[in-house]
Order: sequence, then structure tokens, then C-alpha cells
Amino acid sequence: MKRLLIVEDDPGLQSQMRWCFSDQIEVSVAADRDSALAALRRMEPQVITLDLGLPPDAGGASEGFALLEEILRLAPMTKVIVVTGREDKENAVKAIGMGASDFYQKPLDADILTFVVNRAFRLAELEQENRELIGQTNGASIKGIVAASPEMMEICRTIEKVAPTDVTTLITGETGTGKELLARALHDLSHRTDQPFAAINCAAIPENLLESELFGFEKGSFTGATQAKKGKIESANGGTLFLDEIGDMPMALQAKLLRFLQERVVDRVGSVKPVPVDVRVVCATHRNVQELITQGEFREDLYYRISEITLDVPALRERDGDALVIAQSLLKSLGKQLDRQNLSFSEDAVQAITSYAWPGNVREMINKVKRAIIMADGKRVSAGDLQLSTGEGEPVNQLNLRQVREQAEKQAIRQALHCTSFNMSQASRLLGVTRPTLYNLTDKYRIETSAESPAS
Ligand SMILES: Nc1ncnc2c1ncn2[C@@H]1O[C@H](COP(=O)(O)OP(=O)(O)OP(=O)(O)O)[C@@H](O)[C@H]1O
Repeated sequence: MKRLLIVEDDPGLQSQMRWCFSDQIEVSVAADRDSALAALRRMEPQVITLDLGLPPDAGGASEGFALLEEILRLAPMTKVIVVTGREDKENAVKAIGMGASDFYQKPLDADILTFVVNRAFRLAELEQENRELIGQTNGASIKGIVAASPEMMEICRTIEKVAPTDVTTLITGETGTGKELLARALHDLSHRTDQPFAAINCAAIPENLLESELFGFEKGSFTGATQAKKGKIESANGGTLFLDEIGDMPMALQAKLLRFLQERVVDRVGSVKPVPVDVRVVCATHRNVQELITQGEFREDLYYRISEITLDVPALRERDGDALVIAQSLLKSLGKQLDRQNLSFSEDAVQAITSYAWPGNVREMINKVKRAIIMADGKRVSAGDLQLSTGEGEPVNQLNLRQVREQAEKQAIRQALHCTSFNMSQASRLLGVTRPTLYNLTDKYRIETSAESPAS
């Protein structure tokens, strides 16, 4: 059923708008922020029309913007159409920038309003279908990337599309989220795969050495330069150059890098003869580049050059289901390396892995799992071995009770399956449901029912 929420404080307009929609659409009306949020939680509308001028700031737009932000935080998939006055173009543009999907200008025109709302419903429907399709494809198909979440599936699919092209790609995300791994995947899946992949960490090399590391130098160009040396860019010729922590590159070098990206020639330090180089450039940073630009620490023109495509890698805690599949995969691979095979996680470990926030992401997980493999007594790895507490996760920022219940159900099912080594009969007994019910639930939540890691 299509569900529309109209947020409008003018009773006359409320009823006029209501009349525009057929019986096929369930319409609710809210006149202020609190009742709009209550309706959002209760009915989960796919589309909301939002008058920006709400009380107590009916003449301005501050209350409308605050509500828009809150709606998109709680239910980011909602299509919000902002309603503004005829002269209010600036606010409409600002709202679109914040994530509203469309805008509509008063006075009311029933035909245009129905058209805009129907278009938003269609968009919501297509996005939902797309999410379902992504959910049906199992696991990440890219070698070395373990993932189960729709977020990472989408990233893998983008990587597959982008890899064969030469577009300069910027990968952003917290430390340890797998940015370098994805950069390597871009290289491996490209026609450059047999050529070099040269990586350089711009934050790890002192400023005065970075230039010669990147661009190389000629013999005698500075004290100690007893012979000429190729830089990283040249050594990546034919292949891929990975510039890690690009946000930390000093301003002076940013200018030189920009010149290289525009002209595709390298000027070695101390040389007057530019060398042509053919590389595909992939950059990564954990820093907020927009902020760096505002603070004058990063060149805006360079940003546009390096971000022809941007991949935002979500933190591990934001990826539904990834923590457990990655932990399982690490237990297997690191267990083999450390000669402690056939280990499994205990129930409290599974619980702790799914509820911990993983601030250091996969890198932190690698350290914790490695430690746990060494510390575990017997065949079971406990939450204590992982140095994790077994406290319950707080259901913060959840939309409503249904969402909290679904998260809890998914977590309990995954836990039961892992604890019983994917024996459906035992898992269903553990959960107090019948086997068919468990199958229905694993289908509903698209939970893996075999021990096979969904991707590797
Ligand atoms: N989805 C994943 N599946 C398997 N291993 C992963 C995954 N994501 C990250 N890793 C592993 O975690 C470690 C950290 O990943 P990586 O170095 O790519 O992160 P990063 O985002 O580049 O980190 P930093 O910003 O600190 O450089 C690597 O050993 C990588 O192989």
C-alpha cells in the first residue's frame, strides 16, 4: 500500500491536499514536527510532502529543515518533497542539497502536486526493488572481499563497473574499512592487472621526501642523489597508482600532482625533461575532504580531478551482517596461519561481535581475532578471548519497534545458526520455533543457512 504523509500547518491546505489523492493511497496529515515524527514512526510512509514553514517558525523555514534532517536520519529511504512559497527558490535548493528528493511551490495546483507525488512513489518503488535484487545476490563476488551487507554488495558492484574504465577514483571511509583492499580490487579487475600496482602513503612519508618518492629525481639534484631514481608514479607506468591518505598531502605537492593529472607527464626533481606516464590513479582518505577544502588545506581543483567517481565505504558497524561473516572468515584464515584450525566462536562471542561498534573496523577485528586464536582454551573462542564485553547493544536511532524487533530477530537467528554450525533442527530448537518457521525467517531476512562464507 502506498502511504503518504502530508506535513502542513494550514487546515485549509491540509484538506485540499488530501483531496488530491485517490483511495489507492493511505494519507495522513501532521501539522507540526512532533506529530509528523510520530506519524513517520507509526505508518512508515514512502513519501512525505513537507511544508518548510511550520510552527513555531511558520514564517521561516528553520523548523521545516530540522524536521527534514530528522526524517532522513530515521528513515533515509523516504522520499521527501518540500513545499515552499513561490519566491522561496533558495530554500528549495537547500532542501534538495540536504537530501529532499523534490520540491513543489505553492499555490496548490492539484495536477502538478499529484504528478510530483506519484513520481516520488515510483522512485521509492524502484529503489525498493533494486534493494531487493541486491539482497538476493549472495555475497560479494570480488576475490578477497568478505561481505554480506547490501551496502558492501553495492560497493562491489560499483567496483566491477568502474574497474574496466580509467576514471580517477576516490575512496573515502574510516580507518580499516578496506579502502586499500578496494583499490587493489579496482586494479585486479582492470585491463591493467598484469602491470604494476604502486601504493604510497602520503601521511607516512616526511614532506621533504614525498616529492622525490612520488616524482623521482635526477642524479645530483640534491646532496646524496648519487644516481637518478624513478618515483612511484613512473614505477606504476602501465598500471595503477594508489595514493593513500591523499588528504594529508602538503599543498605545494598538491599543485604538482594536479599538473601531473592534467598533463600526464612527470617532472623528476632536478630534471627539465618531462617523462610521459600512463597510470590509472586511485586515491583514498579517512579525512573529510570538503572540510579540508574549507580550511584551505586541500585544493578544490585537485579534489574535482581525483573524484571523478567517489566510493564512500561505510564503517563496519553500519553494515548489516558483515561483522560476523568477516570474523568467521578471519577465524578460518588466521587459524590456519597460526596452526589452530577448527576453532569456532562461542555464543557470547557471536553476540559480542555483532553488538560491538568496531571503531577500528576490520583492522581492529584482525587484531582481536588473532589474539583470541592464541588465547582460546580448547576449540571455542569466547568474548573474553576477543577482549569484548557481552553487554547488549543499545537500540539507538531505530525507527520504531518493528525495526528493533527485526534487528533482534536477525541477530538471534545468526547467533543460533553459528552456535549450531548451521544445523537447522538444532538452531530452531534453540530459538523455540519450528524448522519451517526458521526457514521462513532466514528467507525473509536473507540470512545464509550454510557455513560457506558468502564471499571470499
Ligand atoms: N571486507 C573485507 N573482507 C576481508 N578483509 C578485509 C575487508 N575489509 C578490510 N579487510 C582487511 O582489513 C585490513 C585493513 O584494510 P585496508 O588496509 O584496506 O583498510 P583501509 O581503509 O585502507 O585502512 P587505512 O585507512 O587505515 O589505511 C586489511 O588487512 C584488509 O585485507
